[in-house]
Amino acid sequence: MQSALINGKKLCCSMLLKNCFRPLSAASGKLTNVEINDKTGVAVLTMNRLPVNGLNLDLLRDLLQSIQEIEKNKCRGLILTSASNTIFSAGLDITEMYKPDQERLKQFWNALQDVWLALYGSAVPTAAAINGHSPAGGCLLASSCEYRVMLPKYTIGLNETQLGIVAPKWFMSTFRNVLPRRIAEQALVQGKMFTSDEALKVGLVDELVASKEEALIKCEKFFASFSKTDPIARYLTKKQLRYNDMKELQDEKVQDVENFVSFVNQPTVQKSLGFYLESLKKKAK
Ligand SMILES: CCCCCCCCCC/C=C/CC(=O)SCCNC(=O)CCNC(=O)[C@H](O)C(C)(C)COP(=O)(O)OP(=O)(O)OC[C@H]1O[C@@H](n2cnc3c(N)ncnc32)[C@H](O)[C@@H]1OP(=O)(O)O
Repeated sequence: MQSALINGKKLCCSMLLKNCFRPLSAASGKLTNVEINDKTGVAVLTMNRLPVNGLNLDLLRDLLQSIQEIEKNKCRGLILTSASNTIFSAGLDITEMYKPDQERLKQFWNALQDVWLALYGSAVPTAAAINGHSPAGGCLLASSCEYRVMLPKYTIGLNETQLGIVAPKWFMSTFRNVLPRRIAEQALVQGKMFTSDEALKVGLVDELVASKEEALIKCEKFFASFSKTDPIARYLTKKQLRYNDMKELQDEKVQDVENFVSFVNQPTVQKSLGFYLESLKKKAK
């Protein structure tokens, strides 16, 4: 019965996908794609830097432009997802941090700050359809949304300490906004990657579903739950709740870039990043 119901909705969704989605051309950069469902007003923002949606400067700039366009168009919701079948996002593109060009390194971190501020503070309701692995920066993006739906058998978490990296304060605040403090602290210090089941159990994600289509439907349902809520009151409430986290970064943006640049340039950190990149490449062979 339940699967018949789900199938009914699936059919509905693929019909919607075919008939109602139009691209938001101004927001569709090379590395992201935005489609708006004309019936519901919900925008699907898809990261499309394959194979792993590594967050490099270009993808971050496209993401920011897309989020801003979705806001300008007063969409009813923003669903963040991936064009890959197995990876939501591999997090920050480590090649941006390894033997970096110093000016680009600053722009890179600045772009990440801006994407986080735009997504975490978005006036439009946000949800992530996590259709693949979501380590580190990928987890940051998903956790910045208000609702998360994940597919089974993937992993998600802030694994920075496992890489010898200290996650910045605003990564940690984002996590703490989602998880109970003690669980957040334990996971952050361990650099824990949660399986989909574990993530559901601790509340890092809100629902597990079998397919991306179902994930999109669940995200739409989340937005529909605001149908009787005043949108301005809704946004002001969210803004108040997230205000301190955002203000902290806004006040320290320049210092935060400096901290990042100085951390990344340390010889020991460069060495670790080099080894890590090598290990990823070896694994791929
Ligand atoms: C108090 C001081 C405060 C100072 C503040 C400083 C703070 C610094 C903070 C910096 C924060 C960093 C957060 C991050 O996001 S770091 C990135 C973390 N990401 C990861 O650890 C993920 C690594 N990747 C994987 O685990 C796997 O690749 C995957 C995502 C599970 C996918 O696995 P799959 O088997 O499908 O794919 P492959 O592993 O074969 O990868 C395919 C190719 O992609 C390359 N790759 C993968 N991930 C990255 C990456 N993050 N960056 C760059 N490149 C990546 C991989 O090497 C393969 O490349 P190839 O085809 O050329 O071999």
